[in-house]
Amino acid sequence: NPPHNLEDNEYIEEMCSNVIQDMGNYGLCVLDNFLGSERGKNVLAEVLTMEHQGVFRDGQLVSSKGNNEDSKIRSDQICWVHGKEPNCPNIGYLISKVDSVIMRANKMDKIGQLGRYNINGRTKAMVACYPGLGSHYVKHVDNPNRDGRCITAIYYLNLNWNVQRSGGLLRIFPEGWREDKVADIEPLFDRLLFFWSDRRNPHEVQPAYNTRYAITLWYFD
Ligand SMILES: O=C(O)CNC(=O)c1n[nH]c2ccccc2c1=O
Ligand SMILES: [Fe+2]
Repeated sequence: NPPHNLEDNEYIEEMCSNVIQDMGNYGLCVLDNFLGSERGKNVLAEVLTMEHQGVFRDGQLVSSKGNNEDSKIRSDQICWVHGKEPNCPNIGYLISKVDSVIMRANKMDKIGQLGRYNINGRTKAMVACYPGLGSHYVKHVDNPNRDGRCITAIYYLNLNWNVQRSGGLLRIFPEGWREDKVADIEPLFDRLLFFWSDRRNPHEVQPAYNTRYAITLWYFD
């Protein structure tokens, strides 16, 4: 990769053409080393501080295996961040960079699917923590009923994550792919993922056995 510089327009433009191409071809796009290690670690530090301060709302209760066992575990714990809060400048920086890539790619794309949208807003950032212990998220569609969200953007924060050891794989079942084809996305540190939020992309978070952090933004059309 060229020296990593999100302040450099050329670098952003190159990234945008990747996003346009992959969203057009696959309906999803993975950008690795999005912020660079130092900035990524600053974002992680802010999330760990938030967790330490107990701002995460208790996650939904899910049964740990199938539905027969009555042992319930807490699943995704979340909290919403505007990004302008004084105690999380690095999360704010992340959000502004994801915004600039998405908005730029949306304008640049003249012929592809991304260009057909007019992205004009987004949710606040949802910081999610899966506490391990088999916490997971069942197969679902983020926006099944046209609520206006068109793109899901997820930034992962998990240093040295090993799916064989810790699970927590995101499995997407893209509509239109062959039955046996899925997209397995490891929740790796400093990885940014985009995918269409609607029924084209059912997905699940497989059981995680270590604490698993992610920051999600949903973009509106
Ligand atoms: O973390 C991931 O890799 C994917 N994550 C998801 O698909 C996902 N989707 N929808 C949610 C709604 C509320 C709280 C958490 C979530 C959530 O983690
Ligand atoms: Fe989801």
